[in-house]
Amino acid sequence: MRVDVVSLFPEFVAQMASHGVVARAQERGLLGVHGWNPRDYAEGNYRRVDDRPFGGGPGMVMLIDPLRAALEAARAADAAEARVIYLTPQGTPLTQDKVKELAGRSRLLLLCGRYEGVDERLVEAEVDEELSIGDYVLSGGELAAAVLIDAVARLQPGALNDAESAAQDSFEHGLLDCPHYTRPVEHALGTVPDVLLSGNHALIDAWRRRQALLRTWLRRPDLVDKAALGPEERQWLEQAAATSPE
Ligand SMILES: Nc1nonc1C(=O)NCC1CCCCC1
Repeated sequence: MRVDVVSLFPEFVAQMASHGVVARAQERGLLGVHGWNPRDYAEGNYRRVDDRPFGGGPGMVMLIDPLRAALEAARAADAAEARVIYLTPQGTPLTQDKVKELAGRSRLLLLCGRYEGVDERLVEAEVDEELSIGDYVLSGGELAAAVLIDAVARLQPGALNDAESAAQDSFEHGLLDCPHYTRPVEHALGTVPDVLLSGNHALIDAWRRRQALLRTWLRRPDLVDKAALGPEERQWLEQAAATSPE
């Protein structure tokens, strides 16, 4: 998978891509991350990339032409067609299902805005979809791009080792993760649930699944409705709800 990122701070994205799973995916040839700075395509002595908003108001808006030229340069760098994504609070909320869809594509082109945003005419002409990582405002789209890059990198076949892919699995069914424990068994902060020391992996898997279900039900009931629960799991939740102190 190739990911091109148009950003005034391409070194930001390159830096995040030089650590951990994303770096390993690149070393394994599973992923390539490339930065493009619109300032390199800006005209004039000051190489302007922004200007004042029509209609007045605070802040600046990113100019069309430097962004458009950077997008075109990124597109031209590879023959494969790219899905152009603008990271913005106005976008569709990013979910694991969307991450899975995007991880299956051969190319993504991520547009990172700064200041007050990007001239709407550029968005309408060049952007395939707008995505949001959450209902809050960052100072630029780069952190959101980094989140998306990390999430799709993990899903590239061969990117994760067995332990990491186990962590991935716990979210595959749309549930929150179960609790995790490691040495020592006895600690001032408490002990480890016996089942995890039993060596009975059928019991351990069942316990982990129930813990994930319980946590999801307690913390994110909205996810329970969407999760593909089996009849046994739905029955278990109903029992848990019936005995819940609330
Ligand atoms: N939240 C978000 N999810 O995705 N992106 C987000 C963001 O807060 N981005 C910063 C804004 C800043 C002004 C220009 C456009 C991007």
